[in-house]
Amino acid sequence: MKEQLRTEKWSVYLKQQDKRLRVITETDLKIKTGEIIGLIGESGCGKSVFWKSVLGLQNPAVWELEGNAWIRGEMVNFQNPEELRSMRGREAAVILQDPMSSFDQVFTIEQHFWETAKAHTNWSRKETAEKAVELLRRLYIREPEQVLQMYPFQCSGGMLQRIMIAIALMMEPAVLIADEPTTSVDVTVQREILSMLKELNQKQQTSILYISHDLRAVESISDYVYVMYAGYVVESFPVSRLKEENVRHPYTQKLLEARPSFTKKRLPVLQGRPPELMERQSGCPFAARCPMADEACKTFDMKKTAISENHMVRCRKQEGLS
Ligand SMILES: Nc1ncnc2c1ncn2[C@@H]1O[C@H](COP(=O)(O)OP(=O)(O)OP(=O)(O)O)[C@@H](O)[C@H]1O
Repeated sequence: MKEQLRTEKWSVYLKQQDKRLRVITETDLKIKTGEIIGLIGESGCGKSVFWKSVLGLQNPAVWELEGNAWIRGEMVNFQNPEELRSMRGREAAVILQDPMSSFDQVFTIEQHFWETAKAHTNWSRKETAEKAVELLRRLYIREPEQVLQMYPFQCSGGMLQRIMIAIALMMEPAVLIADEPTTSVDVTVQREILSMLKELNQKQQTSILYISHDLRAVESISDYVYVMYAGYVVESFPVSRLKEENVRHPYTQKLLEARPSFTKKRLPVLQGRPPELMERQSGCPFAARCPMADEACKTFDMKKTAISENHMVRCRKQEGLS
């Protein structure tokens, strides 16, 4: 299977006055054609910084990048803003959970499709409208010709979600990135997006990066899972291994324990919070919250241990146990 997106030793730093704060550390991630990758972690662990940095969306005066990224096998050139902009429009599409904020209320839906097409293709307005109709139909929007003439405020939230995905898919991007904010997560909308993404993936082999703080959502949709904590991928594995007896990092175990289920009367709460950027020190960033941690964890260099060919963990207690 072809790789649609890959990062290797991907690190991101935030420059603040005289400080250089590390936000993401040496992330190796890949998404193959037709795969759904789940990226999970608590708020502030670096999920959004990760995808924004890979798409070159951050101001280079403030953010520093290290490592390499490839999209459809081509190394991304972060030194060339023009190339970056065109790569972004063609190859990566981002959908956010609040569709209203992605639309300009004074433009019709057709104008939204046209703005995207104009920026990245030489299609005529008529051609664009034809493609839009086809895409809307694929996403089960009834009477797409009429919908194109509507304004965003005339559409329901569910419809706007589908329209946003249709616009995102117009350029046949290498990856669709779905970033779910931690606030205002509406369960019904979440469920609708999940089933829509799954369907797109199954019918059209769309590769998806699904980002969430909700383990159940990630479990229900992903083929492979990356668990992020304080900017590190602390564990990654095929979703079939997402069981208490299989996962190896204490943080993943805690996330699993805190997952709601019908059989649990009381949910164990994950005590404490991840360290802020300024509070991060050397050693394992989870040590302060980890029931298994000892002194040596505070100086652990976070190197990876391979549990199996496709299961990786960064935990000192797992070294030599694989
Ligand atoms: N523009 C910024 N300026 C300063 N710090 C930032 C900025 N953007 C992100 N950060 C910091 O970088 C870290 C990672 O943030 P990020 O938004 O990637 O987290 P996240 O995992 O996506 O969280 P959430 O689930 O809440 O969206 C956090 O500590 C955050 O405070």
